[in-house]
Amino acid sequence: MPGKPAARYTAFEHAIRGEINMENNQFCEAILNSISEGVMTLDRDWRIASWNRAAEHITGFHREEVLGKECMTIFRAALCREHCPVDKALSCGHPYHDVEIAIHNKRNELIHLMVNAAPLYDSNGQIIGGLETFRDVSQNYWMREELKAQYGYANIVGRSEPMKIVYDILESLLGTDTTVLIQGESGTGKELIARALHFYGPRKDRPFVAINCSALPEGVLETELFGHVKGAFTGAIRNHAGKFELANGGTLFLDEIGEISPAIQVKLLRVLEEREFQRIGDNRNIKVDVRLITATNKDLYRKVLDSSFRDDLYYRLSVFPVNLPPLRERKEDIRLLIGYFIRKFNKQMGKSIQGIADQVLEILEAYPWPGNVRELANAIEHSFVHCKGVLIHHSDLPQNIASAPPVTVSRGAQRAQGKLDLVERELIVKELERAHWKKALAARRLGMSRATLWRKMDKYGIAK
Ligand SMILES: Nc1ncnc2c1ncn2[C@@H]1O[C@H](COP(=O)(O)OP(=O)(O)OP(=O)(O)O)[C@@H](O)[C@H]1O
Repeated sequence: MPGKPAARYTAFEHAIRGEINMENNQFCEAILNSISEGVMTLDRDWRIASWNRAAEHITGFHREEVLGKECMTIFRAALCREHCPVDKALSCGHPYHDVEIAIHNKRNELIHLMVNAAPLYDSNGQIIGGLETFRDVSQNYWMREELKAQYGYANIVGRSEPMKIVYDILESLLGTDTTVLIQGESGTGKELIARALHFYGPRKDRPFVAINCSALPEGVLETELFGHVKGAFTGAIRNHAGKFELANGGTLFLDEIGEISPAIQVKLLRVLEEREFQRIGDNRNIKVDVRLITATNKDLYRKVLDSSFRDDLYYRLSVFPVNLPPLRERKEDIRLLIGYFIRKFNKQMGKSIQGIADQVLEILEAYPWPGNVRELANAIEHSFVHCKGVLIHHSDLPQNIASAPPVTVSRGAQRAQGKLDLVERELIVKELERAHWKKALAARRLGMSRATLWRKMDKYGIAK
């Protein structure tokens, strides 16, 4: 075990060595018992030498029950044997910070602790034990779990081929800090994906801040994003932190990014390039560390082509594009989504609806869903309100859906499809050229898997 320069004895060292009795040392005891963190010291045999009041409160174990006992028998944590934080601190010779562990309290309930550990040295630099401080973070833990349950991958419903491509892309993005552009029609789940990327990413414990760029007039949006100082304009009666500041350390999700004005595009580009900005009315730079996820239901590249969106900003934002398929292109997911929403609304409304009549499923599968998953969720919610039995029937559906003619592909639609194919071919060729015919890179930029790119190149007869 590495030695350390001789140092004066700490109260803990004295306590561990039995040179002072912690109970009689009122000074030490008062400090230890006044703090809200649990504090425990261990001797070299991993026996508990001291245990403060917060430790009693957090674990439910009274000090008399634990003093002299091996800490493992008290904590009963899964990682006690192989990943003990004190052991790690002792082996590396310096403090070990912020390890989250799950232990059992006296009532045998699992609780989550954030632990710091440090070695304790005597005046000769020899390790004489360890110190562990801990606080109960169970509430944060369960909140995070709840958020995951609400937004996690488990709740992105869909098993169709187009969704499998989306999952492939998400998988490769997990744990990264990349700037992502999510493209898809309204209601396809862009915000759901953005939240999943955040809550499964390295910033999961930091804020996720979302703002819809099309919902606010330019001036208000600018203030909302960058904040302002008092007196910056009439009505600016106090300093105001913008979303960039609020999201510092976390993720900022900008929905409908295609709607931002040229002036805000310039400001955004600057934050992306220099990681700093100024509040409106101020000339001081504020540094921020924010992951940007943007979304659009417009064809942003087309906006670049018609010069309404800066190309330099587009390339910065679309480092990693994710394209969400409209619901009409993944009809096999409709049944799954209906089941998901029925379970969700049963829980929310305290009902016990079992499903939908077969005829209703046919109607829902034939409907074109211009509002995508959001429209489907609303339709099921509407049906819940009207449904008096255990099955949703035709009469329970919203009128516009119940009476919608099934979609058939008209000549006009076929012609439109032909035009769309041409546009898609042109886009693919452009990206392939931009990527110097590196297909993996081009596929990534296009937001599709390599297999899909191969298939499309084959379909459109594209070759180098
Ligand atoms: N694959 C999915 N699985 C489960 N729920 C989904 C899915 N996609 C979307 N939803 C639900 O549909 C609703 C709309 O999703 P979301 O707000 O993420 O869409 P959006 O594409 O961001 O819409 P907009 O462009 O209008 O902002 C939400 O309630 C969301 O939970």
